[in-house]
Amino acid sequence: MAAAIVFDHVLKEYPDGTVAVDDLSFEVREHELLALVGPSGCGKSTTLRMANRLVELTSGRILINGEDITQVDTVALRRRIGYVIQHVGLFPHRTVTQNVATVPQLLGWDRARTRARVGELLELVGLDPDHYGRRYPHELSGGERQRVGVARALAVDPPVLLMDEPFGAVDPVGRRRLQAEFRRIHRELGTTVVLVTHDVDEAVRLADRVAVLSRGGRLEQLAPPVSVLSAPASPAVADLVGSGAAVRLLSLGRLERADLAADAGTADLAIGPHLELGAALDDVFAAIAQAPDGRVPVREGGAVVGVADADTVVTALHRVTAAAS
Ligand SMILES: Nc1ncnc2c1ncn2[C@@H]1O[C@H](COP(=O)(O)OP(=O)(O)OP(=O)(O)O)[C@@H](O)[C@H]1O
Repeated sequence: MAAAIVFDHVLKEYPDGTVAVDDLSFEVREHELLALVGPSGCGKSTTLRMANRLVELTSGRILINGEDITQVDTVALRRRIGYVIQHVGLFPHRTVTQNVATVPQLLGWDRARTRARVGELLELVGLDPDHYGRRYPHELSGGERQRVGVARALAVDPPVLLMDEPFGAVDPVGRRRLQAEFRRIHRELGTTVVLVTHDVDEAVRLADRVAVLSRGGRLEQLAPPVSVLSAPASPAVADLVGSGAAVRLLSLGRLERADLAADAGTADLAIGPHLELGAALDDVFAAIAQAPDGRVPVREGGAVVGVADADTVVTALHRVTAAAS
């Protein structure tokens, strides 16, 4: 189950006169993971929080599956929308199991169904229910707490999941791992996800499409990650993706046969490190940087099909960016 979300000429003016979001219109497609990125104060959190009515919009409309959210009871609305924030807000005096069971219990699920669901969710986020279920939040690492937060938000299989800097408090290594796992979970469940982050790397790694906002909640660009990196629609987007854009593109592109050097040369193809067709371009880059002669054999299904060198990476980058523009 998933839902599309439509922001239709949405405006938010806070009581002090701050216009956080001005005339914002865009659609989050069913099943997609859309990242909202932009500089601090540009209105990302406000936009997200309007979708579950933690912030009430001033004018315009937000539709979830065609239904105007102002016409839905807020309690019922929030039960259908998972919400994960940076400091995850677990109940400190409730165990992991009890935290994850919060909404099922509110909905009156029986014990057996709740227990089964909690076990399934903890497995999904990579926590062994027998090991972690009876622990309290203070007995967990930051990354484990975030996992519990994700499990809790997914408890009743909400059609929409809103995430505000969900991995922000986790150290860089743990963060990478959580991102990768969350990507897998998203593929598995197909929930519509809106993710707020100020981290462009996180956005391009996780999102199907990236929405770049500038101050006042203005939409600068809404496009797949490769397009945002290789063809920024405005100076504000170029500024945000910055000089690291090419490096970020490397993590998105994959090695294809057409990228390989035409002449396999005299490299000893049988031994030593090699790459597979389809490898991520940043892995290709790392491999050729480490090879003494800057050339690495590439295999497909066990057979060597060519050699990757520095030109390979440049060719591949051009191909990836050309395809996106
Ligand atoms: N309750 C409030 N009252 C008045 N102004 C507010 C309120 N909440 C947010 N703002 C202002 O609205 C603007 C957008 O804030 P918002 O938190 O949505 O931005 P953000 O992009 O999520 O920022 P950050 O990345 O720093 O969290 C900012 O100028 C902020 O100061």
